[in-house]
Amino acid sequence: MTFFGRSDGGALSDIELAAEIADGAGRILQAIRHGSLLDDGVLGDTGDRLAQAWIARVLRRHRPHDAVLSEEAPDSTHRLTEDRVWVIDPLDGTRDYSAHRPDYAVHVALTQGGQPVHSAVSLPAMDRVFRSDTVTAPTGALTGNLALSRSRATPGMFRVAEQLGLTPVSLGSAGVKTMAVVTGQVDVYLHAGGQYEWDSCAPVGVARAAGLHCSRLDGSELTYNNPDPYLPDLIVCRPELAEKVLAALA
Ligand SMILES: Nc1ncnc2c1ncn2[C@@H]1O[C@H](COP(=O)(O)O)[C@@H](OP(=O)(O)O)[C@H]1O
Ligand SMILES: [Mg+2]
Repeated sequence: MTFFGRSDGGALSDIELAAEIADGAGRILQAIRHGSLLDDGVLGDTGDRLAQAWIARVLRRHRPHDAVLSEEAPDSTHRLTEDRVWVIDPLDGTRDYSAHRPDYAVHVALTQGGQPVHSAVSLPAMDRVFRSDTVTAPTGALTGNLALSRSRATPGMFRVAEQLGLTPVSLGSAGVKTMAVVTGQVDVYLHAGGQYEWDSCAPVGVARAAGLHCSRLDGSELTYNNPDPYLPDLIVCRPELAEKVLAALA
């Protein structure tokens, strides 16, 4: 297969492409928010559509034979018989993006066999791109903080935080919350009540590469490229806390 696109004439590897896409889409999203010319739903919708259009074109050019599952594109059963499937969220944290908040992300993962193998998450407002090939484990002391959805945390998740003696921190975007565990700003991210594969795939790919525990709330494995992409709950936490968190959720 021929890959195009690096200025030195070389082929982009899968992880380089994932990181370039996450970074590039993030720059587009930042530019769309330029000068507060757009707001609210119109801003979110514009961001979703333009980031999706650019990512789709880039993937078609650089990986024309790979399948794609994206929040913002029509789904097809074609991906179910493919091994290489990109799982994309062009704009995670749309509500927060629309409110001109910094907590939004772009998720780009290449899955094989239903698991993310190369993943990149950009946090455009923070000018950061996390990659599964370069991410490192959090090293600092535990903070006592637990990240929850800013707008959709369930009462049960607040109860679990209290039971664990952790302070809830409300943030937008699954990618932002997962990267907060990666950077050691919080110890745990919990989500219940609804999410889709694109919300967690690339963040989990990066978090696993950083040595973090990632699973469903019942401790079972997260799998991707399923016929129904609904994947409603998630734990990402420091590995030393996994047993305690799972026990609190049992
Ligand atoms: N109950 C629910 N049902 C479906 N999707 C949900 C959900 N709660 C959160 N999500 C999705 O998970 C992502 C992170 O949410 P949150 O910021 O609340 O943590 C958002 O993705 P999008 O912004 O890509 O739609 C949001 O739509
Ligand atoms: Mg999302």
